[in-house]
Amino acid sequence: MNSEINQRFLARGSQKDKGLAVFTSGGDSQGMNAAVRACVRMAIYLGCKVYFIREGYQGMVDGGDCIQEANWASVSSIIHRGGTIIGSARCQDFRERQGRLKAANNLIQRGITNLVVIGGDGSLTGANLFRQEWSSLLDELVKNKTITTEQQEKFNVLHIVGLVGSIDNDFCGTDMTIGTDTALHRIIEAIDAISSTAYSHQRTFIMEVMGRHCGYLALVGGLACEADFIFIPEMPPKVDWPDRLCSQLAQERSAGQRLNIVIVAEGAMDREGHPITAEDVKKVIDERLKHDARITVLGHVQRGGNPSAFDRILACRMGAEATLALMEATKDSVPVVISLDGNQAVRVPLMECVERTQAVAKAMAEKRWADAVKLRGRSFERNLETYKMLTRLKPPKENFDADGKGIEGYRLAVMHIGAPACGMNAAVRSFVRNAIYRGDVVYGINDGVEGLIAGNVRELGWSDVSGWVGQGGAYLGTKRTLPEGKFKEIAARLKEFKIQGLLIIGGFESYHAAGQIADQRDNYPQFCIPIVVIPSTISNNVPGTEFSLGCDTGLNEITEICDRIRQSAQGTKRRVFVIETMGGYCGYLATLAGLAGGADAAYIYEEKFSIKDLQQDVYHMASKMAEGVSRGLILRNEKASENYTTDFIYRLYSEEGKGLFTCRMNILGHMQQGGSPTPFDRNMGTKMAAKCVDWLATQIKANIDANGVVNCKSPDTATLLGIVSRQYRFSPLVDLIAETNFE
Ligand SMILES: Nc1ncnc2c1ncn2[C@@H]1O[C@H](COP(=O)(O)OP(=O)(O)OP(=O)(O)O)[C@@H](O)[C@H]1O
Ligand SMILES: O=P(O)(O)OC[C@H]1O[C@](O)(CO)[C@@H](O)[C@@H]1O
Ligand SMILES: [Mg+2]
Repeated sequence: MNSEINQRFLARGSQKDKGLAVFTSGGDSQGMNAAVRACVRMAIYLGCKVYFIREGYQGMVDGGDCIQEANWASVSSIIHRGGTIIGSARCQDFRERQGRLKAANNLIQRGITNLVVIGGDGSLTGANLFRQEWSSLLDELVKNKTITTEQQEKFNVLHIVGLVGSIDNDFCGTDMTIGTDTALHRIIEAIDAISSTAYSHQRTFIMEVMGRHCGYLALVGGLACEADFIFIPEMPPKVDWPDRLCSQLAQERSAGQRLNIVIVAEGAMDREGHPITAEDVKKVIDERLKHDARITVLGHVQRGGNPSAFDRILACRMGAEATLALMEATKDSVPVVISLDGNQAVRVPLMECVERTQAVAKAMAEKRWADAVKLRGRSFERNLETYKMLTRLKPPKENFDADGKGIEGYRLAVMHIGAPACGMNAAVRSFVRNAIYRGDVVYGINDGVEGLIAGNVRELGWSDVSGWVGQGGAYLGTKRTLPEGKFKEIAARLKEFKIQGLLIIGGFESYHAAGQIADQRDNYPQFCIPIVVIPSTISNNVPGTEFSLGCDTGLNEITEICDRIRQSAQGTKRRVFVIETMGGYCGYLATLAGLAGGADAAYIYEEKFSIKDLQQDVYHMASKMAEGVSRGLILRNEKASENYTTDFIYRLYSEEGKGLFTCRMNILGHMQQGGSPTPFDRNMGTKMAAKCVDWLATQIKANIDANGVVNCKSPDTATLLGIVSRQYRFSPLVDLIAETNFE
């Protein structure tokens, strides 16, 4: 679906004659508040009159106080809150024409002809129907003299734009719905916590997760928590599932695993369409394996709590885009939903998405399982394949000869260079398992370049990497030392272990190191192997990628700390916090954390600022305080400016704010690097490493001679795997290095 709709520039205050309302409908989801805030503020910026409709369609039907005008301050301090402050509901009245007639009248009386609906597929279908019926509803209202013909003429077109708010991620046409990432956070927090008690007692836990008709949460939760078995509605297990389940769990126990995790999606079923419940699974395990099995139903916990940084940012971008789309709509434009395609917010026709979503349900009802998976989208399909591969107990026989040696069987190595970042362990686990699956031998190099020179290298087996996905830091060990001046020793070790392909996972130093090694290929034949870098640093400052592994975790850490810092000022009169983030010369963390935390300003190196800008921001802050805002948040990247330091900014705000607000400063430091990897980082690490195994094998195959000597010389055999313009891309290091300022 690539039906992007062209956008045009809209000036501040240019939409003065327009009325816009926003409402939330269906099951709530975390991030809805951030979306409401963004819609409202963008609309105010453009000059519209903005309304909240409380309690979803019910509020629209009931009118009265349920439809209230909103202002800048009415959406202040809500971005971090779960649920929806304007209420949500399921409404029977709106399903009837009489209800919709009342709703239309309520909107017309307030001059509202632009609606942002934030909800699931049902809410969006209802909105589309309402739009189609609009002119006949107006005819009827004129006929029964509820509205005048002038009103009918003036408000003759209803524009709607949808935002998908649902934790299930069950809506086709968008990669992620608002709330899904947060629900995954809740799921992995719960499973990580359960795993420690399960380990102590050698128990099997059956976790039921939400998703009435969609297995996304179970699937991605399973990937992120190394679940041993999952049940999802799109791909029901074969009739012999009890045998398969028990043999999988039994084999894992006999290989030394002390616990098992099984995830059952709420909507799981067998191939006949009969539900498979957590109880059914427990019964099978109790009877056949005599494990000490327990059930945990996560329930509405998954829909609760503060939204993740991802959901806040997603909702902010989508909310602002929704208002813009409404302002640009003409009487002929089709209603759209704002979707996420890769890393971009795009507009796609609403009904196309609804129809595709309904097609998945139809495919499942008709037992066309493969179609159902395909219709869910490429990312769902890929997640499912990765999941299956990573949870196989043994690599497939066809990849090995009679002696158990891999038929293609290359010798690969993995190491880290630079600071640790969350997601590194997930990447190593996936690399090891994907390679072993193919029949390759994998070496883990401990402690970076120094470890390699010291010969601190060991072969990694399938179970050596069990339990790594959820762990922060870097189990292999990492150091910042670069290879320069040590090429001879490095080449000797690569020769000793006969390494044919190398993966380096780390930040800027990894990229720099890989470039240095590739640059010495003419001098050291051992360096003529394919080399690939997975960028992994919270700073997100590596060229060739829009995201680095670990920066989502870093961003969430900062966002949560900002929430707590701001909360500390509750009850304190007017206070401004100045917070310093990490990021080197890259303003990613400060800017995105600023967006997710609803900050008033973010100072970064890339955007030069002067004392005049700082002064203006202080005055702006003072005027916001005078209008009723009580807390301010200022973020500053650690290297934003040599002289306008965090301390300087803190003192400036303190001095200029005297009598108006108090000021406090916090330097966040290393807590930003740590913690438990987020679902995003766990999955990104897993997927990127799987791609690197494929890439290395392809390069080796293309450059290997009959004696097994690999001779890679061309620039495209030393690369960095990044995410660029919505896609994974291997970029030659030389191209990136040519544009990098190493100072
Ligand atoms: N076909 C329809 N016609 C009119 N209104 C509808 C229709 N479908 C849904 N609605 C309205 O939207 C409301 C919410 O729909 P529904 O209960 O299906 O939730 P949803 O938006 O799909 O969210 P979720 O499934 O994520 O909870 C309904 O209560 C009803 O008021
Ligand atoms: O809150 P309710 O009405 O019980 O709905 C629960 C359902 O809502 C969802 O969270 C979202 O559709 C489903 O995963 C779940 O089955
Ligand atoms: Mg729904």
